[in-house]
Amino acid sequence: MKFQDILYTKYDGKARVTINRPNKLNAFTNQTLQEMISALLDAWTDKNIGVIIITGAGDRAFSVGGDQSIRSKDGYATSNSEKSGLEGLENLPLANNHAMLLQIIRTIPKPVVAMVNGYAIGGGHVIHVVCDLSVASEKAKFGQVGPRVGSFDAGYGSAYLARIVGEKKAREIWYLCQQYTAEDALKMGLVNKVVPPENLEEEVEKMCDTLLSHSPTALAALKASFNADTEAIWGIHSIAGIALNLYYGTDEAMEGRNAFMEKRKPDFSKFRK
Ligand SMILES: CC(C)(COP(=O)(O)OP(=O)(O)OC[C@H]1O[C@@H](n2cnc3c(N)ncnc32)[C@H](O)[C@@H]1OP(=O)(O)O)[C@@H](O)C(=O)NCCC(=O)NCCSC(=O)CCC(=O)c1ccccc1C(=O)O
Repeated sequence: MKFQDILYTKYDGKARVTINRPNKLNAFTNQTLQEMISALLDAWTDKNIGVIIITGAGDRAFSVGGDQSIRSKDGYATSNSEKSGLEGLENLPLANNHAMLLQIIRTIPKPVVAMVNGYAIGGGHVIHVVCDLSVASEKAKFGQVGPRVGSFDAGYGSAYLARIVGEKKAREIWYLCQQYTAEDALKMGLVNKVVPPENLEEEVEKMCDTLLSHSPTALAALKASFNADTEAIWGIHSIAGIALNLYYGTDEAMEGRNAFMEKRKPDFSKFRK
C-alpha cells in the first residue's frame, strides 16, 4: 500500500500507523485520515496482526488535530491529490473522516495502543482518547482547543472523555483549553503509563508483546464488552458531526480559526447569546 501522509508497517504481529507530517506537528488533513482508515482496515483483516500502534513522526507531536491552514468557511479542504485506496472518501468532510477513524479504532477487535510522543491536541487528542491504551513520553502535552479556535468534538471527544476523567475534569479540559503534562494525564487516568522519551518505543513494544501473548478472542470479547456501555456515544458523535460541519460555515467559527492563523487572540464577544 502506498501512502503519502502516513507510514504503515507490519512486523512481529504488530501494525504501526505513524502520522507523518512532522513539519505540521502531525496536524491531519482528509488525506491523512483516509490513509489511517485504509491502514487500520488492512490491520483489521490481516490475521497475522494482533495489536495496532498509533503514533506521530518526530519527537514534537502525536497530532495537533485538523490542519487549520486548509480550513475555510466550507470546512477543511476535501480534495486530495492522491487516493487513499478507498474510493469516495475524498469527498467527505474532514469531521466525517475523523469520526469514521474513531469508530474504527473503537470497533476493530484488536487492542489499539496510542504511543503519545509529544503534543496530543484537538482532534489529535481525541484519537488517543479512543485508543484502548495510551503510553506517553514525559514530554507529551495533552489538551483540547476547540472553543479557542472555533471547533468542537461533542461526542467521543467530550462525552467519552468524561467517562475517563470524570465530568468536572472533562468540562475543564474543553472549557478552559489548557495544556496538561503527561504526569497530569496519568493522575486523571487519561494515560496508562508515562516513561522517559528514550524508553517510549521499548515500553510500547513490551506492552504489545504482552498483548500478543494473550488470547485474541478473549481480548476481542473484552474490548466489545468495554465498548458496550458507551455505544450510544456514537449517536451523539454522529449528530455532533452534522452540527460541526454547519458551525464551520459561521463567522464565529471562522473568527477562532483566523485568530489562530494570524497569531492573535480571538474576539468572540459579538457572538454571545
Ligand atoms: C499545538 C500547539 C499547542 C503548539 O504550540 P507551540 O509549541 O507554541 O507551537 P506553535 O508556534 O503554536 O505551532 C508551531 C507551528 O505549527 C502550526 N500548527 C500548530 N497546530 C496546527 C494546526 N492544527 N494546523 C495547522 N498548523 C498548526 C503553527 O501554526 C505553527 O506554525 P508556524 O508556521 O511555525 O507559525 C498550538 O500550535 C495549538 O494550540 N495549535 C492549535 C491546534 C488546533 O487548532 N487544532 C485543531 C483543533 S479543533 C478541536 O479541538 C476540536 C475539533 C476536533 O476535535 C475535530 C473533530 C473533527 C474533525 C476535526 C477536528 C479538529 O481537530 O479540527
